[in-house]
Formats: sequence, C-alpha cells, structure tokens
Amino acid sequence: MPDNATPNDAGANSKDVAVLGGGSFGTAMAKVLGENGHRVHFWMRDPAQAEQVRKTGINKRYMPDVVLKGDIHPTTDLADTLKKSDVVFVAVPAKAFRALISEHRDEFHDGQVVVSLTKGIEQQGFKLMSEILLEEIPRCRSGVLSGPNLAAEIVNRELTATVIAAKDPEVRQIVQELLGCEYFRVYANVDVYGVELAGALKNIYAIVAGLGTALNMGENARAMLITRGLAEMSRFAVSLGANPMTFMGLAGVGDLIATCTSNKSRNYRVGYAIGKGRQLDEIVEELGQVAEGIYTLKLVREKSESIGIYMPLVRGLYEIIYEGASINAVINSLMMAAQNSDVEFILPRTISQ
Ligand SMILES: NC(=O)C1=CN([C@@H]2O[C@H](COP(=O)(O)OP(=O)(O)OC[C@H]3O[C@@H](n4cnc5c(N)ncnc54)[C@H](OP(=O)(O)O)[C@@H]3O)[C@@H](O)[C@H]2O)C=CC1
Ligand SMILES: O=C(CO)COP(=O)(O)O
Repeated sequence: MPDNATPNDAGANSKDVAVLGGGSFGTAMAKVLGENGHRVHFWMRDPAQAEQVRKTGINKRYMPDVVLKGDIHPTTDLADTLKKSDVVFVAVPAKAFRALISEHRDEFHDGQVVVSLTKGIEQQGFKLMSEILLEEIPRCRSGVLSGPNLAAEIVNRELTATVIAAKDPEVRQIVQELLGCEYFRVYANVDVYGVELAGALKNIYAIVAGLGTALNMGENARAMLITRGLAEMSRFAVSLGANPMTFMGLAGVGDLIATCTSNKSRNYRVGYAIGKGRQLDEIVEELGQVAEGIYTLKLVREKSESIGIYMPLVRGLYEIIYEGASINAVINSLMMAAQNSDVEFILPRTISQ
C-alpha cells in the first residue's frame, strides 16, 4: 500500500469525529479517519504536542515517521471537541479513562456515539471501559473497538481487521462506515463484554510470550503458550458472562496471535525485557508508552482467585513479576502440574480417571 495516498473524498458522508488521546493508537485512528475524508478533532492534553502536530503533521513523540494527512485538527480544547463531534473515539490508558470522561460528562450530547479503544481494566471494582461509559454518560450510545491492531502497522496502511462491539446496531454500522477502507476492515459483534475483556486479557499473554522468546523457547512452546493462554482467558471471561465464541474471533485469538508474536507489541517487549533479567521499573521508564498488561495482570490475578478460576499462566507471571519468583522454578511448576484436558468445551478441565 502506498503511503502517499491522498485522503478519500467522503462527500456527504463526511462526519465530525473526535479522537481523544494523542498517543500511538490515537494517532493511528486519527490517520485512518482523516484519510477516509472525515474532519478529525484530535484531542491531546499537551499544548506543545498539539502545536507541533498542527504545524508539522507529525506526532514526534509517538509516531515520528508518520505524516498525518487530511482534515485533522489537533486541539487541547476538549469541550469544543465534544461539542463539534458526532462520534467520539477514546484512546487513553485505562488508568486515565474515567477521570477524562467524568470531568466532561455534561459536555457529551444525548445520543452521541462514544467508542472505547482502550484495552485495560479499571483498578477500582474491576470495571471495563464500556461499564464506565454506561455509568458516566448513560445518555450516549457506546461501543468498544478491539482486535489485532498494532498501531505501528496501521499507520503504514498495512492490511488490518478489527471488531466493533455494541448492542445498538446503528453504532456498529456507523463505526464500520467511518473506519472501513481498503486497508482497514471492521467486523461487528454484540458481545461487548467479551470483545473488551479479550483485548485486555491478551496483554498478559503477550508478556508471557515475550518472556518465552527471551529464553529462546521454540515454536512448540510458543504455540502452547498462545493456545493455553486462549483457554485460560476464555475460561475466565466466560465465567464473567462473555460469549466463548467471541474468543474464536479477531478480538480473541486474532489479537492474541498478533501480540504474542510481534515485538511491535509493547506488552511483548516488556515480557522480553523481563526474560532478559531487567527490572520492571526500568523497563516501563524506557518504554515511555503504556503496556496495560502489567496492571491487568494484578487485577486478573486477584479477581481469578476471588472467584476461583484456574489461571496458571496468570499466577506464574504474577509470581515472576511481583513476587520475585525464579523464572525456571515457575516454568517447572507449570510443566509438572496435573495434566488436564485440552478443550474444556469437549471434556471438563479435570478428567476423572
Ligand atoms: N498502540 C496500539 O497498538 C494499540 C493500543 N490500544 C490501546 O489504546 C490505549 C491507549 O494506548 P496508546 O495510544 O497505544 O498509548 P500511548 O502510551 O502510546 O499513549 C497514551 C496517550 O494517552 C494520553 N494520556 C495518558 N494519561 C492521560 C490523562 N490522564 N489524560 C489525558 N490523556 C492521557 C497520553 O498523553 P501524554 O503523551 O500527554 O502523556 C498519550 O497521548 C491503551 O489502552 C492500549 O492498550 C489498542 C489497540 C492498539
Ligand atoms: O493491542 C495491541 C494490538 O492489538 C497493542 O498491543 P500493545 O499495547 O502490547 O502494543
């Protein structure tokens, strides 16, 4: 795909769209929307960054090699952004999500479409972003977007597919029409909780996979980690009400494959650095971008123990990262644990002899 493509003319279908968050993924989505001929109100909190993007078309800190084209307006005025936009995409880390929405709750309009791009969980009460949207701005129509969507590939117009999950069919259709183009396909799902949980949970297994690569594990091991990760994350999500079939789709196994096999994933890179013996604080400082899996791991470990869901990879990674356990000891205990059934929908997890 050429990167010198001129923006499409959306004509009468052109919409005013907001992207909140000037990081890697906000930039990637602003670029797709701008190229699709929409007027993009690209909100970020740092005035110097907004000024730089306005002047050069380049978000130097997060995407230094990417030029944003089309009708893209970097801004720090959130009230004005919300006032002008038909649809709002939110791309800030989970830690910042509620405060951002809550502080501006009265500025959203009735029926406005608000879509979370965030792949994380709120610490207080294990809330997902769709739940925060429902609590803070129930007057709006919400959805979540998730899938194998490495920002570094999308900005190069590399072929990508994603999933819009929303209960309201019109929200699904609006988002498909806004984002879909020759290199970006948008599939639909109604299982909002499942799609969103899949996006948050896979970050944990991306850390595990990066760690495995650092230890020179082979392809058999990588396939085992991805597949057992899928079993574990779907077991957990289904116990919380998600549809197991969602995990067969792009937001489940699709995103798991992309992030567990690519060093373009920040979570994978965190795992790789841990596997090389580096300290977590130092890794996070050097990364300079969010790796949600580090925080999700803590929350999922606590939740899985409180509801009694067996998640050996979560437990093992938690012991390595937060309790200083030896990586080899954890691997040995995982490999020597009781041997269970493969697909739990065919045989129960523990087969009686
Ligand atoms: N990058 C990717 O490939 C993908 C990321 N995602 C998800 O999107 C979300 C955002 O990720 P991404 O853009 O990559 O993260 P980055 O770390 O690249 O950027 C984070 C952005 O959020 C902003 N931010 C942080 N805290 C606040 C706050 N309190 N108020 C306002 N803005 C804030 C940062 O601003 P500042 O620079 O001023 O600190 C920055 O613009 C994450 O949940 C991630 O999992 C989903 C799909 C793909
Ligand atoms: O979610 C992502 C791709 O689908 C991005 O993963 P990272 O946050 O690990 O970079």
